[in-house]
Amino acid sequence: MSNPEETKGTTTPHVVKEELMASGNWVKLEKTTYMDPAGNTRTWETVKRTTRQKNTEADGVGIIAVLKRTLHKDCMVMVKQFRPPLGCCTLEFPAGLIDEGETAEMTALRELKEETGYRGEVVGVTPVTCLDPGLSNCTTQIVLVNINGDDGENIHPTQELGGGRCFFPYSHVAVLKVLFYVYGCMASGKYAR
Ligand SMILES: Nc1nc(=O)[nH]c2c1ncn2[C@H]1C[C@H](O)[C@@H](COP(=O)(O)OP(=O)(O)O)O1
Repeated sequence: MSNPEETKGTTTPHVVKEELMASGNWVKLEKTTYMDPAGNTRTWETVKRTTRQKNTEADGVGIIAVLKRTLHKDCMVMVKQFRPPLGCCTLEFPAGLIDEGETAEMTALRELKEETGYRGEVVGVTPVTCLDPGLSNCTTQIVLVNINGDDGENIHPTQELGGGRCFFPYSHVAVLKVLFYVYGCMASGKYAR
């Protein structure tokens, strides 16, 4: 039986070869040669992390942590930190790279503790997703975590990191407003290059 792709005169796109262009301690740049759907051989400049662990598809996790306290509105915990690639501080969901032998859930609880001092409980994990597939194969799993803010160890959380990071509990409404603002700007082309 003939391949329906072939009868349309198209090819299943695939990678032909990957050549190292530059490598650092954390990332590398490759020239990816691939066959496009029209059957043309083309190249792409690809960034990869060098730190991805065996037996995991994701490089890291992002953590959506909800702080739950009696007589308080639920809050989302965000981390403010200086990000060298951007040259400025960002407000982010806590995040981090998956270490050897860890699951996404283990990484999420470890990073949340390190970055915010809170001990959480995992309530959900997304499939693996790539946030910038036009640049990189870097992948993330979003882990949903609840924090019992009434628990004694979560009353006065202490970060275990230096590096100029600090965390903030934000109301869901404030976080959603920021997300809607950003998506609104993207949709209106304000951030288009
Ligand atoms: N792209 C990177 N360049 C670096 O020079 N260093 C990097 C990169 N990515 C990660 N790291 C370092 C920084 C930290 O010391 C470790 C662990 O990072 P992690 O805490 O897991 O992730 P972030 O929260 O996003 O910093 O890796």
